[in-house]
Amino acid sequence: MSEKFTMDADWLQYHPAPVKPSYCPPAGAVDAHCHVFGPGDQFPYAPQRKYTPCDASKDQLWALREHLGFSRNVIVQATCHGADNRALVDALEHSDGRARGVATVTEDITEEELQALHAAGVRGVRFNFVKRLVDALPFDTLGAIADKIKPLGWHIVIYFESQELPELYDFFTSLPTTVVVDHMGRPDVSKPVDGEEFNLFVKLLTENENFWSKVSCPERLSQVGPHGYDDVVPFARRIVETFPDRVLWGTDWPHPNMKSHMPDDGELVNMIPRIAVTEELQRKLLVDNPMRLYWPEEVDCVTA
Ligand SMILES: O=C(O)c1cc(C(=O)O)oc(=O)c1
Repeated sequence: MSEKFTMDADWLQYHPAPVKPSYCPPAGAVDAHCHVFGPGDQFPYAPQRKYTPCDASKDQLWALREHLGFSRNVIVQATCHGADNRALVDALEHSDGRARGVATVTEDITEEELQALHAAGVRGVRFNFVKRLVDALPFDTLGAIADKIKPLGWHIVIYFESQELPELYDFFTSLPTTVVVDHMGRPDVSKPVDGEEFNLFVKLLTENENFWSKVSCPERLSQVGPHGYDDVVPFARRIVETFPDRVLWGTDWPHPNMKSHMPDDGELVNMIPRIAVTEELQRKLLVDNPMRLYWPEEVDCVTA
């Protein structure tokens, strides 16, 4: 008898019919931040989860990818599945090599478990510091995980809120791998784009060449939404233009924990030319950078 899961009463489902974007991504574009949820009767949600989502399957993710004009996905383990990566691995194994993954692991993961994840297409682990999502692990536990995954060439994806950056800064810069920040470290976009808070984030990437940032999730950050997200544009533009070779973009489908509104994924794609204002910046953001990080074996060194 499979466990029954009840979606949270206030859960907003992903947009049922996103528009066809007017912006046409370059060939080979990668949605570098998205998730799969369950289905819960096949891939149970974690007992320690802090939310119960709707199901959101790999087949729906592939359909969205085609609809938006993208070619590949990087699927990030969602916190509702904890360190049970079965739904992620299932999606990767049914992606015809067009999806890579970022897993969540515990300190006691074995070498053969890591090798199996690598074989499935996992290329990184996620450290989450957002208190409403997880009970963060101690730094020495995370450091032990970092040491375990470094030999595989994996990177670490970190998700934190900007007000936490001062206290997390030294731990972050101690990490021994490439580090990718989710959603620009969630800046408070009501503050100046050249103010102290965002300047600390820019300093993190300026002083640490191994740090990358996703310029995703304007819908989570904007205080003028739910359309246009104009207040987020200067922040994303600053990161794209300052670190053009170390940025990634993603839909964040199926948009966990959105409460104010549900974004139209097609409109999120239409925002790309507003934050990456030249074709070259768009190609780096959507193709060159994610390919170098997730499919390095396919990158022709001459053109890199
Ligand atoms: O802000 C969030 O609620 C959120 C949650 C998750 C997750 O639960 O994995 O991932 C994200 O990228 C964003």
